[in-house]
Formats: sequence, C-alpha cells, structure tokens
Amino acid sequence: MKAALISSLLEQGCSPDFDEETNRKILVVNLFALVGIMLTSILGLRALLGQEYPLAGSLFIASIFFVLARQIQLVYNNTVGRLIAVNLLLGCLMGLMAYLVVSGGKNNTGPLWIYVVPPVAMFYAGVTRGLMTVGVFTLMISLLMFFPNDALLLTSYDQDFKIRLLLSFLTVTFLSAFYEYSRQKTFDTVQQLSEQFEQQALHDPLTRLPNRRGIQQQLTQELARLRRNGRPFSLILADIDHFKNINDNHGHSNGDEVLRRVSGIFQNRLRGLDMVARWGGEEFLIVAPETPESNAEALAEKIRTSLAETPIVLNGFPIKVTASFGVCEVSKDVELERALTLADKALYKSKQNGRNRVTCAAVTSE
Ligand SMILES: Nc1nc2c(ncn2[C@@H]2O[C@H](COP(=O)(O)OP(=O)(O)OP(=O)(O)O)[C@@H](O)[C@H]2O)c(=O)[nH]1
Repeated sequence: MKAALISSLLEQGCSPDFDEETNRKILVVNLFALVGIMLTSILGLRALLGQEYPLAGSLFIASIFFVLARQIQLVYNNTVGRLIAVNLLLGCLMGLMAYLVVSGGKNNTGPLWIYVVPPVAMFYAGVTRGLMTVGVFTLMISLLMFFPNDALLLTSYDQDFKIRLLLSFLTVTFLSAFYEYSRQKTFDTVQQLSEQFEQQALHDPLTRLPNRRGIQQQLTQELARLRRNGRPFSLILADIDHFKNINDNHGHSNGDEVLRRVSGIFQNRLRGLDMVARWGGEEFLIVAPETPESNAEALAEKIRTSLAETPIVLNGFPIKVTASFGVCEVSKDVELERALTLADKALYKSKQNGRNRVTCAAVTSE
C-alpha cells in the first residue's frame, strides 16, 4: 500500500507517450523534489525549535520552491514546463547551499551539503551545461568563502577547511561528470543498438525490403486510412516463376542475386506511396494505398511487363525472369485477412493459367 503510494507519487506526470529518458527525468524531479521537501521541512522545523529563525526561514522557503517546481512540472507537462521545473530546482538548491555556506547552518556543518549540487546538476543539465552550472556555483562559494576578512560570511571557517572543502567538491564534480558522461554514452549505445535490432527485425537482409513484420506497420496505417476515408487499397502478391529451376540451373547464390534484382525492378516501378515487402521465399507483397482493384491490376501489369522485358544478367549471361501476380482490394466489405487469401488464390490462378500473368480476385470469385 505504502509502496504503491510512493511509486504513484514518483511517477506522477510520466506517460507511455514520452521516451524513456524524459520519463526518467520526470521521475527524478519528483524524487528530488519530494526528498527536498521532506528534508528542508524537517530541518526547518528543527531550526525553528532551536530558535534559529533565519536558517528555519531559508529552509522553509527552499521547501516551498521544491513544491512549486514539482507543481510546475505536473501542470505544464511539456518541454518548457519541465525545463522551468528543473531550473527552479537547481537554482533553489544552489541558493540554499550558498546560504548554508554563508551562515554555516547548524554548528558550521552547512557547507557539507554542497556535494549534492554536482550529481544533480550533471543529471539534469548533461555534462557540458552541468559543468558550466557547477563552475558558476564553485565561483560563487569560493567568492563567499575566500573574500578577505570573511566579509561575505555570517560565520567563519578555518582556512584549511575551506581549501579542503573546495578540493573535495571539485573531485566530486569531476567524478559526477565522468559518471554522467559514461551513463549518457551507454544510453546512446543501447539506443543505437535497439534501433539497429528493430531495423533488422523488420527487414529482409537479402533484399533489404521490409519483411512480413515490417509491412504490418504499412498495412495497419492503410486500414486506419480506409476506416477514415472509406477509400479501398489493394494488395498485389507476386511470385517468381520457376524459381526452383533458377536455383538448380545457376546455383543458390545466383538465385539470391535474382531475388535482389527482382526486388529492385519492383521498387523502380512503384509510385511514391506504394510499398513492396518480401512476403516469403520468392514471393513479394505490394501494398498500393488508395487504389481500387482495377487500378492495382494495371500497376501489376506494368510491373509484370517490366520484369519480363528486363533480362537479368548472371555470370555474363542474360536470363529471362518472369513472375505471376494476384491482385485483391481491401475495402469495407473485404477484410485484410480475406483479401490476402483472395490475392493468394488469384496468384494461384495466374500460375495455373500459364504463369507470367496478372489475375484479379474479382475474376476468380466470378
Ligand atoms: N536462392 C534462394 N532461393 C530461395 C530463397 N527462398 C526460397 N528459395 C527457393 O525458391 C524455390 C521455390 O520453389 P517452388 O515453390 O517450387 O516454386 P517455383 O519453382 O518458383 O515454381 P512456381 O512458383 O510454381 O513457378 C525453392 O527451391 C526454394 O528453395 C532464397 O532466399 N534464396
């Protein structure tokens, strides 16, 4: 129950529509703001009870800013809102730290909190801007601490303590920068690999065409378009004729070459919006958006002629490659699965009727 409440507080504002990195930043702003609110409230209350009114006041003000940053992120959950929230958190954090350095906080332990600044700045602002932010903060606290005669301090620190504080702070800064740099690099590599794997999973390595899974995206898009405007789209199934003979007579690698060339010819003959995929071994699926069956038949005929008229040269010898085609329209009356079955039947008819021809599903159902 408690865990569910905490996780819902932390995940407020996250959305499946945002990328992983954005959701992580929202979550960390929530986490940081909630921890900040709790810490500054508790410490503020203690300072109040100890009658340390300026310290209590500044802790409560910081607490209010933390609440404000979280609210801004929740209400304006867009890039600008998140940027304002992050800068408010960072500004408030650095302001509070500067105050703790100036006042000394409780028993001069205030400066010990400044180590929170580098990791937070690096995480939110990235390495370059994070280093710049921490650089400004370092200059500010150096000025406060080393100004002659402690004129800018409400307390005083030992000179050795100030130098060691600064050096250890710089060490933590560089470690945080290095950590953030490695994190970002790893994140980029993982992202790149995931895009690469996704690409590989959706494409056929031989022809580089989308595979069955890859064309699904286009089919889903076309179905959505059909639902919106009611205009049918068409499927053209193409199967190379006697491909087994090509493999047997010219070898498997030449067979592969034929598949590559055929896919090139198909692509060259298609219009901008049309898409071709490798549907199976020597079978291709062409999706023609907003195209009724009669127009798709003409398109298939154009592709068929083009393939039949383009000799494919293997080891210096031209060979004639043809394909058979089956065409079917997907409309409000014919669902996708049924259209695929009908296109397959039409293709079978083309094979039966002597190959190197186009058959429409409408004809086969007559
Ligand atoms: N080289 C090569 N051959 C493949 C590939 N995928 C499938 N094949 C071959 O394609 C051939 C298909 O043969 P069949 O199904 O008998 O069809 P076909 O010889 O084209 O005869 P019809 O379709 O009836 O004209 C088989 O020999 C498969 O081994 C591939 O990626 N590369």
